[in-house]
This record gives sequence, C-alpha cells and structure tokens, in this order.
Amino acid sequence: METFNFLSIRYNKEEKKLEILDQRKLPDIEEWLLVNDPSDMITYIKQLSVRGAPLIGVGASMSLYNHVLLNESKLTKEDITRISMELRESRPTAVNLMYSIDEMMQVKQAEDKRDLSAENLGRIAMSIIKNEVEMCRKMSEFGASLIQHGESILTHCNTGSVATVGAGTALGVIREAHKQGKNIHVYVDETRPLLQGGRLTTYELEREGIPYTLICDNMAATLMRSGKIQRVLVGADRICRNGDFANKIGTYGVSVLAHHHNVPFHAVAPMSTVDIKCETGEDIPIEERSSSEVQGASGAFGTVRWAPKNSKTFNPAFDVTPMNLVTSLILDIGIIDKNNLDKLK
Ligand SMILES: CSC[C@H]1O[C@H](OP(=O)(O)O)[C@H](O)[C@@H]1O
Repeated sequence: METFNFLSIRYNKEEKKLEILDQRKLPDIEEWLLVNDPSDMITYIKQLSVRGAPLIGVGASMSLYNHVLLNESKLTKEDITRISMELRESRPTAVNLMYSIDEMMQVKQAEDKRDLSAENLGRIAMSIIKNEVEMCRKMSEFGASLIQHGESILTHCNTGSVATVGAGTALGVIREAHKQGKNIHVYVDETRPLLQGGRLTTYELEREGIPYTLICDNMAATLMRSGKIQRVLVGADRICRNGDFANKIGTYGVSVLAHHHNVPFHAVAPMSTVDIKCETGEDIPIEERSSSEVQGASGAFGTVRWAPKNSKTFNPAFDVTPMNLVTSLILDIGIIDKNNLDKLK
C-alpha cells in the first residue's frame, strides 16, 4: 500500500487514514470526510458523497483494505466476506463496484486459495488504483485523437477526476484535447436532479481554465439544431456485451438528439465498466432514488424543495442507451463500434 492524494480520495499509509472529498458540497465547500470503517463508505456511496463508477469501486476497495488492516486480529474470513458483500451491494448499477470487490475477494480463485490478509488486500487495492489511472490515460488519448480543432463538445453528468482516480473518462478526453491545443469548447449539461454537471464538471473545468458554457438539460436540443455542438462525450456505469450501456439519467435522450442531428455520440469508460454477463441493456439493474431529489435540490446551500411534499415522483438514477445510437465506445483498449463489438467479450 502507498500514501496517495487524488482529487476526491486520499490515504495516509503511516496514519492508516482514508478520507473522501464530500462531492455533495462541491463546488463551494471542499470538505474531507474520514472513512472510519466500511459502513461509513457505504453511507458515503449511497448519499453520493463518493460517486462516479470508477471511484465507487476504488473507495469500496480501500475501505475494505483499511478495515482489515486496522482489525486483522479480530476479523474472520466470514466477517470479511460479509463486509465485502455489504459494500458490493451499496449501489446496484455501476459495475465497477462489483468488479473491484470481486477482485479484492479473489472470487476467480478457489475459496481455499484466497488470501484475505491486509498485506494481500492492500496489494490488490493498489493494483486496482494503478490500473484505473492507466485506463484513464489510455481512454483520454484514444478519445482526443477523434477530436477536431475548434469543436464544441456536449457533456452530461460528471466524468472527470472527481469521479475517478485519474484524468477521468469523458472529461479526461476533453482534458487531453485541451492539453493538445485543440481549442475546444465544452457545453456542460447541469444534469438534474443531482446537478453533477452544474456543480462538479464546472468545478473541474474552472480549475483548469477549460472554456465552457453551463446549460440546463432542456437546452441541448436547440444547440444541436443550430449546429452549435459537434460531438457528445458521456461516461458509462455499465456496458453490455452488445454495446448497450447505462449512464446518468438523461443520457438516452441526448443520444436520440445526437442521432437526429447527425452529431457523433461517444461513451467513454474503462474496461472495468464492461459487464459481459449483461447481454443487452435490458439486463442492467437501474437504481431508483428518493423523491426529495426530484422535488427540489440539494448542495452546499442545504436543501430546497419547490414541489408539494407529497408529490409522486419518478427518479431513476440511470437510463440505457442502445448501441445503435452510439457512434463508438472509447475504452482503454481502443475505439469500439458496431464492427468490432467482439472485443468486449
Ligand atoms: C466516470 S463516472 C461514470 C458515471 O457515474 C455517474 O453516476 P453517479 O453520479 O450517479 O455516480 C454518471 O453516470 C457518470 O457518467
């Protein structure tokens, strides 16, 4: 295990201290929360203090490792297995969580071959982190190679360093294109109901001076109709064998708009987001969240409600985009389109 300081998660090896940046409070308040044990991490994941498919996997893995490190003499294999399952079930859609916990628990090994010592769990957690950093770098480079000079790019939700332990997925591509001097402009969907775009993507772009315009989600259509958007880059939480994928609610609508206006539409994700057990998007479990998120809004300002307290709401956290509306998937293994989907297997 090593000490590390990423944008929204940090670990002090000497102090054995794991902390996360409370993403609910960004952009105005940068508040670090201590992860005392896996139950803290489960709370942080459920309330989206920790969010973003890759980061959820890393956070869960690190909380499992640090808990075993601090309590090794008191924990049985059954205890560790139970805790790992509680972490694995903390959110249902982003498959990076299940992938990371399965890696930590060495589920591909025979039961008696699994080494659940703190030393081995730390080694696995660090390899997950280093792999995620490297996958972000590769995705960013593959994606930036598609970006033409002067493009305006629409993003949805947040897919940057706040949501990963690297440059990000879709926002990593944008970072790399900006670094290469491609003079891009970003249109940022605020992304109701939790405003990951309006709060977090703007936070990241501001910090790096990447030009952007913040829009409400209902403004993307008219921008596309007027030819103001040349490309759409989104993230993914689970990609199926046939290329269908789940991402933040609203992504499917953006893909329909892009298809209608002949705008290239890409999902950017690491291979840890691919779930070959899912044949099509119909197989992806979609998380339903609370009414309060739709009845108003929350942030560093607290919580405000504008709808009647008893309003009936519909609040799926994700929707599914079919591969026939996708120009290509930008992965760390390369650009995947309808002609080479077999690479996902
Ligand atoms: C690189 S993050 C991928 C993905 O995760 C986000 O969901 P949430 O904010 O609920 O964790 C969003 O769907 C991003 O596109």
